[in-house]
Amino acid sequence: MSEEGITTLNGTMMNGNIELTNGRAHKEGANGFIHIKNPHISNMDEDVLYHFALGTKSHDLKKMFGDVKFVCIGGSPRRMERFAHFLVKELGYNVPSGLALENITNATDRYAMYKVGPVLSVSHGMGVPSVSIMLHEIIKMMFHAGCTDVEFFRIGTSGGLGLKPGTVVVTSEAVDGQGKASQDNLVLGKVVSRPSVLDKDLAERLLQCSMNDDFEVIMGKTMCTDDFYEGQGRLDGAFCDYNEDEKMAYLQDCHNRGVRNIEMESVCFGSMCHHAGIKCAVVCVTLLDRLQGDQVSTPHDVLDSWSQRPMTIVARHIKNRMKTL
Ligand SMILES: O=P(O)(O)O[C@H]1O[C@H](CO)[C@@H](O)[C@H]1O
Ligand SMILES: O=c1cc[nH]c(=O)[nH]1
Repeated sequence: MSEEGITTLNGTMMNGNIELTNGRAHKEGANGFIHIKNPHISNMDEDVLYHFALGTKSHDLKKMFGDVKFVCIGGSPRRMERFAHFLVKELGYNVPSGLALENITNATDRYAMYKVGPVLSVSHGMGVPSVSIMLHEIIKMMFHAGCTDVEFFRIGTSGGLGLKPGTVVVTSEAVDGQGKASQDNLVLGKVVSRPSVLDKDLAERLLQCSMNDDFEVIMGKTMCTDDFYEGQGRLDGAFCDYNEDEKMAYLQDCHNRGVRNIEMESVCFGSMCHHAGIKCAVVCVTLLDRLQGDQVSTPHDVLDSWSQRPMTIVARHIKNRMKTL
């Protein structure tokens, strides 16, 4: 029996919940460990991470992922593959000639995952349901692998508010469409609300990674919505029951409250990482100024080059951090 409660093989009984920390008892809030707040996991014969086509029996997760210190996620599989290639160059890794970077989850096409040294680059699809499934499985994967002191980053795209398109926003706080910094989830038919908390120090460090670039990096609140069209006050969806004045009043009010960009995963990301004791940050480029319009009409090659900007910032941070590991 420990001070905190009953020490089990994989965790500690705290207030009726087992807080798993991969074999080590810990005090609530202790740094470093991934918290799996689920008493059932330790009783399972095997944990199958279905959407990654990985599992605790079929794969040696510790060997595959035990050294991971940075998890970078973004919506598109192609972007996250590009980020992995970018990291190979930036971190000076060698991919033997003739060999490609392997998509670790290629037995399924739900998500794509690449590993470059201590960095994982993983796609999450669009919206909260998709990112939440991915985060459940990656958090468990990090836990099974025994990873410690892991930082998570969302590298994404967004609509800006009052910013020059192409500007990068490091999120100070993620809020929903009503301005709440918490994620509501229906669990057994009841609303379970968990705070969404991003790491302030990490956000500051990322802001400082801005150098003499040809784009601006600013800090601001990010609004996370459950829909790209009506949820973000667009006038160009298949349906719309409000007029332009009402749309502009809403977006202007968001801007007045400090919101500088709009996307679709940050609140859930901040809530799940915080619940697991993981430091996290959100860095998104803005593709348009929503105070000027709704359609994303910039040519795709330009959008592609802008989508590299958050990668540049996060890669600089990773390089800095790797010097201290
Ligand atoms: O560029 P990603 O990371 O996919 O993020 C943004 O783009 C998608 C909408 O086009 C949403 O998922 C939104 O959050
Ligand atoms: O306007 C935008 C652009 C990218 N992603 C969003 O969610 N909204």
